[in-house]
Amino acid sequence: MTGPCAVCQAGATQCCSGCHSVFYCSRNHQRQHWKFHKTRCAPYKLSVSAQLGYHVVATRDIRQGETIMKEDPTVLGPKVVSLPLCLGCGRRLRVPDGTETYKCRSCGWPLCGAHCEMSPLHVPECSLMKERGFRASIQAEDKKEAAYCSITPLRCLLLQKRDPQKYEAILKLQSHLEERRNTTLYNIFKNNIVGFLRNALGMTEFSEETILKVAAILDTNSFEIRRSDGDIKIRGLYPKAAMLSHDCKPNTKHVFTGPNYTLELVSTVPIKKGEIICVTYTQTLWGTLARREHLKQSKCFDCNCERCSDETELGTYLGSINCSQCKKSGGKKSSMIISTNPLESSSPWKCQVCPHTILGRQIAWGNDAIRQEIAALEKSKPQALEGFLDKYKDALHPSNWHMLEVKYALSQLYGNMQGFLLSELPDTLLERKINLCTELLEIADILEPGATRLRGLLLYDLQAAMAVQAKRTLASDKITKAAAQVIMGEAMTLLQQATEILRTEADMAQLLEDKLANLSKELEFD
Ligand SMILES: C[S@@+](CC[C@H](N)C(=O)[O-])C[C@H]1O[C@@H](n2cnc3c(N)ncnc32)[C@H](O)[C@@H]1O
Repeated sequence: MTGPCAVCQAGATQCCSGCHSVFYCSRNHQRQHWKFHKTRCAPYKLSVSAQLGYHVVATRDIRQGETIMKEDPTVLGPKVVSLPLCLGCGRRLRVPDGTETYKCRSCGWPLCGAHCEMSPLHVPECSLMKERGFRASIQAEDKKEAAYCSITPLRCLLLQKRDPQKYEAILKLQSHLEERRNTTLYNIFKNNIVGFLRNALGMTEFSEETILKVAAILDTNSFEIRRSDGDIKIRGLYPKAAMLSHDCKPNTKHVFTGPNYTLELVSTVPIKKGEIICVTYTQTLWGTLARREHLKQSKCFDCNCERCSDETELGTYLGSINCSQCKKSGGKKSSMIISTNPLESSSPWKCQVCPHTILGRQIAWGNDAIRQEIAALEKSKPQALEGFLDKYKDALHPSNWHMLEVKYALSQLYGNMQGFLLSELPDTLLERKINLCTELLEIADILEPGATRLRGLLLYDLQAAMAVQAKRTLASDKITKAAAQVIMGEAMTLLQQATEILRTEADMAQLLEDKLANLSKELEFD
């Protein structure tokens, strides 16, 4: 690799051994530049391989919890299908029945109010719509709306004139347009996005091909952003972070900070020099069949990572079901049915003990049916969730992903919901909460190891339940004060760990600081 020397611009072949992205013609110039470069030297470099394409590799050992990368979005905007949101600030628009939301006076799109008309996010598209004589007629109702699908592609295209460098950088990203072409979604995009931009807005300076390519680039590379102030998600394009490859057991997490949604990539485990720095593009608590199908459809690749290749999913048995034949014949209660080849979705599933075999597509149908059943459950009713677990306890492995989803929901209800607050929970349910959190933590430690949000939330819930249980058992003289203090001390340690993990999560940091102070007080026994 060659590049201009960072000091004198002469052609140079030596580069910084830390980030490999800055060149020097001599050691002298490197030494001279270090004062400036040391705060910018990134612990990673871009690499390329036949399997992953571009990806990111650590150029030195990275500690757990280190910020690896910070990047502002090139483009922010609504997802393909979105609940009504303000195009100025991205906030969810809630419209009480019989009322009308505020509409932008220039273009007619729903906004929070007049102050959002001048938002830098909205002004460029608004000026274009006004100039082309377009006025939106969208009713912001409380349901998902497809009209938003054109906004983020439009914002990308508008960069061609506003910031050509950024526009060119976007067009260089992976699109998978060939694989996406002629899919149902892209036929809909042809009508909706291309139709809106070329026909309604008259943007004929962009070909159908370019518009579809931009839509495909967004689908391949966008990060989903959950706004902390409401139940709405938007998407953002971060060209540097878009180079991160996927792994079903990631070694980083990313958070979005500040009003601009700066992406901050943080290592969740120590990463060794030379290792790939990766994120997950999907849900870590889904089974392999569902994760691989999601990755294939949304990101157009077959994941062959270590976890996907292992029929036991790293010993968690997340996709497994119990063998009904073994159970019938009074055999080992715990014999499991697992995939015979997890990298091939149609391959049969077989009992680890007896010859009982099930077709791959039957397992997939079963998963779909159970997902629908869970979707229809009344999530605020612990009885409904416990009923589900009871119904499937013989058929599904205890850590089957459907069971885990319901167990996680229960762990959040017990102790946090009106009527089930920690102080009101009967002893049996307090114990249940502790067991659920402990079981989920064991799985989290394997599949999402290290300082992840999931682990932080579970630790937080576990310590709170442990502290309450210790106080109760002390009050009823079931344990000594010394024993209670030991448990409270353990709870305190867990809370400190949870605080450390969740400190970077904008919506959790303050809550945790307060709880830490409260628990300190509770530790002072009379
Ligand atoms: C956000 S981009 C990442 C950058 C991309 N590798 C490139 O060369 O531009 C996502 C795409 O990278 C590829 N990719 C990422 N992780 C992968 C993995 N674990 N296995 C195979 N391909 C992967 C897929 O083509 C995917 O659609």
